[in-house]
Amino acid sequence: MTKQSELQKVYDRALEVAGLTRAYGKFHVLKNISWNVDEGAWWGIIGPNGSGKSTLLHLLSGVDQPTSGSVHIYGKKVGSYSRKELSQLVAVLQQEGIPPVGYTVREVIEMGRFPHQDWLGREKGVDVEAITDRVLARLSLTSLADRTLDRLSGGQRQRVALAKVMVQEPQVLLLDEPTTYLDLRYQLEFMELLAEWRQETGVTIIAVLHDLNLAAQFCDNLLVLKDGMVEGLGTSSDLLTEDRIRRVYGVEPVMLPHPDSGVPQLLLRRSAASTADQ
Ligand SMILES: Nc1ncnc2c1ncn2[C@@H]1O[C@H](COP(=O)(O)OP(=O)(O)OP(=O)(O)O)[C@@H](O)[C@H]1O
Repeated sequence: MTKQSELQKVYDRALEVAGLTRAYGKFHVLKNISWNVDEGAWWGIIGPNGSGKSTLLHLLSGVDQPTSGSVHIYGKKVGSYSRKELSQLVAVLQQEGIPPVGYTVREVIEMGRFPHQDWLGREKGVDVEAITDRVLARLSLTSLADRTLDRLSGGQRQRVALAKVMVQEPQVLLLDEPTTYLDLRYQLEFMELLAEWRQETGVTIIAVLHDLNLAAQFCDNLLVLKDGMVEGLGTSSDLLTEDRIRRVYGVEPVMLPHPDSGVPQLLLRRSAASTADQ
């Protein structure tokens, strides 16, 4: 990180999740999740619709509280951080990034510094304009700096959301299906930008991803959720097997090694009935 915190020097575990359960009434959405995330790692959370991925992310970010079990971030229970402390440490990027509000790109990106500022919007020794200019240039947003968000495409808005998070300089970044609304080129570009940023800063990334091929190419490790339980923890090569995909997603896959890296990539077989029709 550009700014190494005292916490980081003591803990090389960014997150520790122990016996985490979340129930709504009698319905247990997450059941006894235990999982550790080393500092600087990039984890993907994968699993079918309704398996509990977003719920898990909400518990990690502290916006929701567990029914039992705990989440520690850098050795301290997530609920015991103040809001400000937590937002200095953890950033969250949602599926739709930022809604198309009437603020300009520059204004929105500068808001990324709020967690570090006092109530008058001041921050000692930090030139917010210069940081923002750097990030604007880095994400090819300079020419759009004075445009309001309601006049950007979805892909551009997602880049602004990433820029805001970069300016925030968190130590942990949580992403919930960040590439859902992006076309192929922007999906890849978004993931590459994250990869570069992690390389430079050592930020820990936890991303809910539906695209298993992207997950296999970018994440060091995967957590597979099924029916609110951990179905597997490990590398894509260990976890993305035909048998597991069939069991977890109920589809008939073909797994092939990526020709560049060898990581597993997925093709789907149509059901026997539909191919027989042709
Ligand atoms: N506030 C709530 N009250 C009751 N049930 C809820 C609530 N929030 C989520 N659930 C249920 O918890 C389960 C897990 O939801 P969650 O959104 O975490 O799944 P997900 O894996 O992120 O799904 P998706 O891939 O569709 O986004 C679902 O069955 C959902 O209906």
